[in-house]
Amino acid sequence: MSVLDDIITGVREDLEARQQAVPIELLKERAGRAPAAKDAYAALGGDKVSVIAEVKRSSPSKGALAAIADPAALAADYEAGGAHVISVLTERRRFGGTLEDLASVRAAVDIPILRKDFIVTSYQLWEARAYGADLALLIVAALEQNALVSLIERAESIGLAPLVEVHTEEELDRALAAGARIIGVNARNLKTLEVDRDVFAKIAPKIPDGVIKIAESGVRGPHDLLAYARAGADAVLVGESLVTGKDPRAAVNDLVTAGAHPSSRQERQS
Ligand SMILES: O=C(O)c1ccccc1NCC(=O)[C@H](O)[C@H](O)COP(=O)(O)O
Repeated sequence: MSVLDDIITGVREDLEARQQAVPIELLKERAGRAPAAKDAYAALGGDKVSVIAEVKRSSPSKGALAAIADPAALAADYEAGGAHVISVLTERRRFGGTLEDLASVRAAVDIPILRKDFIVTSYQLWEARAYGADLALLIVAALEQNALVSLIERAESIGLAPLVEVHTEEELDRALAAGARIIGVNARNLKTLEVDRDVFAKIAPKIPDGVIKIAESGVRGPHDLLAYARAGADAVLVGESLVTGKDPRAAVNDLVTAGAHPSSRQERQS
């Protein structure tokens, strides 16, 4: 069984328990009371290279990364450093995240928030909206095509921007056929956990103009952001290097500054 299959088996077990405990009608009511969704497309578009800063306690590849007792405080630091979007990992077993993390981050920041999880049902999309997310991750490798299409449609219908993640050209074809307008190319192969930063440069030229291109994983600092910018990234998603560094606010600010510099814009256009 691949790491991804193993994660999804656990996700489905946890999901079953939540579905027993909280009927979807309650989630829908809570979603109706949540603040209006923020404009993720505006946050990720424009001339600069946007920075998505992730709240990540642990991972299957590295184990424990950072204790993060107060995810809201970390997210507020990211926002103060200039982050354009916050990503909150809500998967419990392998990443140590919770929906409460999402709610507390929502209460602490004004920028859009991504629910980063292994979403396989529309129930999880309602959870995302109910707990304050503005975007939801959909991983092509985890979904049959019919499910991918219907989750993209459902996300959009409830005000969530779907960030559709791919790792291969075949997955990109499926994402585009399903109507994805924000595509994340993950340098990490979720089946082997190997990180290959060159994957973005191979896949990005095949993503049509007008679709937002996000480079996910493996960003250690501004030099990696600039390399992804050269390959056409509109945004980078960064977790490990921020949560393990000494000063997350300064580290985000260094990335944001590099992403706003005219050289990064020229590199993206050349
Ligand atoms: O991070 C992992 O080990 C991992 C393993 C299996 C599935 C997903 C995984 N990570 C999710 C992510 O894609 C990253 O958290 C995100 O792109 C940030 O990556 P990084 O900056 O390398 O922490």
